[in-house]
Amino acid sequence: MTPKVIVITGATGTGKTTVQEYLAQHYPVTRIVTHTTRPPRAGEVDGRDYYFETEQSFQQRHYLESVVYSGYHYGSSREGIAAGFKRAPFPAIVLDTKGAITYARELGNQVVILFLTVSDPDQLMHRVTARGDDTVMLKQRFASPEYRRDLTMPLALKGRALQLNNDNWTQTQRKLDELMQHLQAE
Ligand SMILES: Nc1ncnc2c1ncn2[C@@H]1O[C@H](COP(=O)(O)OP(=O)(O)OP(=O)(O)O)[C@@H](O)[C@H]1O
Ligand SMILES: Nc1nc2c(ncn2[C@@H]2O[C@H](COP(=O)(O)O)[C@@H](O)[C@H]2O)c(=O)[nH]1
Repeated sequence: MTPKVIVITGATGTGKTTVQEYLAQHYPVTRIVTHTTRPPRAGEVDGRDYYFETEQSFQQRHYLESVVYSGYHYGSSREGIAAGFKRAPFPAIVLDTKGAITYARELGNQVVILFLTVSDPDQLMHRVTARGDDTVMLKQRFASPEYRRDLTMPLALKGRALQLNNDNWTQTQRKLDELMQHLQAE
């Protein structure tokens, strides 16, 4: 078995966190927690879902990559990856597509990239509304250039990322099971 970072990317609401949680529950996969200046959603816990930062504390950390997404800062560190590898052979991280491109470039064949899609993007608003997100923040997010950008696989990930349609959760689980069997046999 060759240890690898599993990068999960795609537009908001496509199911990145759901996929990460499923993998962590069923396989030797551990979640890499990243940093953000976004305020916590209802039920989110500091240190479990994110390291929630102020604008000032965010700037004091050292990142492998950092981005602005819908007006907030997000960043991940090499230390986070190293700590993930100590816990499990497959640390999994949820990133926007810009971050996924950086990981592909910086970590090469140490990463497997999953690009999640849904067939009908109108479903995404329904999904995140059902998740209980704040409506003002949702409007801002769906109007952001990052949201539109992440609906389509970027050129830099073509031939590099595995595209995974997540219209149907039962089918998605089956595809994830196949992927993990393959990764564990490598
Ligand atoms: N296949 C599916 N069918 C229906 N609902 C789904 C499916 N997969 C995930 N969901 C639901 O959609 C919502 C959004 O999922 P999730 O939080 O995993 O998305 P995300 O890509 O991590 O979003 P964001 O980038 O905004 O954090 C959640 O309520 C989740 O339970
Ligand atoms: N490039 C990075 N993207 C990240 C990081 N942590 C999260 N994300 C992505 O940001 C958006 C918004 O996340 P949300 O939790 O506010 O919905 C989403 O695409 C995440 O995948 C990171 O450290 N770097």
